[in-house]
Amino acid sequence: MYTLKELLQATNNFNESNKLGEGGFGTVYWGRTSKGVEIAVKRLKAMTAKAEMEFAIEVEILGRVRHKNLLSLRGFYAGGDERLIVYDYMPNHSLLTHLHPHRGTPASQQHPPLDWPRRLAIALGAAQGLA
Ligand SMILES: Nc1ncnc2c1ncn2[C@@H]1O[C@H](COP(=O)(O)OP(=O)(O)OP(=O)(O)O)[C@@H](O)[C@H]1O
Repeated sequence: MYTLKELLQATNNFNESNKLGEGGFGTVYWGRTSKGVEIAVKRLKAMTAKAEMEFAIEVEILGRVRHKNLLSLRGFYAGGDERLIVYDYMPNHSLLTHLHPHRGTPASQQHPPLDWPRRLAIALGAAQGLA
């Protein structure tokens, strides 16, 4: 569990330069806790009923699952209009950037395309995590 103050400090007040990406219902920021742990913090964009539901589902399901092939949830914060989810920081960019290295990917995030045996291993690994 994290306090809002801790997460604001870790992400430098959700600084634009800490932004890792944007998903359907939240913006994800890189941060470092006072203990030196690198984290990714998803901040919900708007407090709609749908976003609140997505938040509850993500916290409930990811909070219960522990598997080496799945992203771990480290904690969350819910207070006022603020909803935050804290994950381990994954340093190697999204899978999408490895599957389609040249499609709309910034030069800083370009990777050599993954070969087919490795794509298959990733798909099987993800399926094992979800099963
Ligand atoms: N734990 C993490 N470590 C590093 N980067 C992350 C992490 N989580 C998310 N990101 C970055 O933030 C982006 C948005 O993540 P998010 O989970 O919000 O969206 P999504 O899963 O792509 O979309 P949706 O929310 O619509 O399912 C990702 O594509 C990735 O680049």
